[in-house]
Amino acid sequence: MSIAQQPVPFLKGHGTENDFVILPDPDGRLDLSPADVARLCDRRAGLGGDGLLRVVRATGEAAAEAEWFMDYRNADGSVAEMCGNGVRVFARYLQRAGLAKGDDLPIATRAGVRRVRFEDDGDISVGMGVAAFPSGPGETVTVTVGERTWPARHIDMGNPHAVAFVDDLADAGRLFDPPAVHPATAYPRGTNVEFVVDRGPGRVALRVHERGSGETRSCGTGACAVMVAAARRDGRDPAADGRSATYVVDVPGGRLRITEDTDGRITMAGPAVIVAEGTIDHHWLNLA
Ligand SMILES: N[C@@H](CCC[C@H](N)C(=O)O)C(=O)O
Repeated sequence: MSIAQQPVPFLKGHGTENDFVILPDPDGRLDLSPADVARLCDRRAGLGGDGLLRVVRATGEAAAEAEWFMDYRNADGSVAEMCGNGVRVFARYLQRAGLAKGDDLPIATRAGVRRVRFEDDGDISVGMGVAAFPSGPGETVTVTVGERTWPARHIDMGNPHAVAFVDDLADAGRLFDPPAVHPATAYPRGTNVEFVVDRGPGRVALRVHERGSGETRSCGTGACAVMVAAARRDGRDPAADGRSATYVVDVPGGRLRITEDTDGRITMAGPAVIVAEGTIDHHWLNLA
């Protein structure tokens, strides 16, 4: 961390209980090392969070499309391309700070620009882009926890996912360690793993083990990957059959509504809440 001379402002927020430390840094003065991020996200010695959102002005090509860049980091300090719950919380912060102009807002991320919309019901929706199938549309990988192995779909939502349908969410066990994925070469930078059960037509529930954060209460990109995996399993492909598909995805921390349109574009809607605002003791920050 570059040396802070005075208390550093922060906020804390969550989207379906996927929780984040938010650091407003409009002029890009904070130089956060992975160790700094891990200390801030530590639930005992720091502020606590599944990840960190640094709010900084977009630069370079992205600045032509979006004023703000979501610098997302996982709780262990690693960098990730995209965070679906995080981008809604990021947007909520901008709205609350008076930095969001209008109801529709582009936000730059490492996976490209995502458009968020402030909905009348209080939720925030976000255009999540198109799902990719890096191992091929029909190909599966496998996910192993302990003695159990399941086939899984390899889906990329800007960040990597392995989606496994299971009989019971408890089958995934305690998920203290990252599930093993085979072939590991399919995921050179690691992966997020989702375990999914059916909850009725157009409705599924998940548990997730997030790369760099462990088991969390929700994952927005993961919920989108799950929606696509469920739709394909159910014989639905909106780009091919000309009808959009909507699924409700129950996560341990709430509910997300996800639609895949006939052009393959995915929109996710859900809550985003700011719960606290304060300052970080700069002496503590500078101890790193
Ligand atoms: N919780 C996020 C995903 C955060 C990044 C992920 N852990 C990764 O490393 O790809 C979401 O809501 O999408």
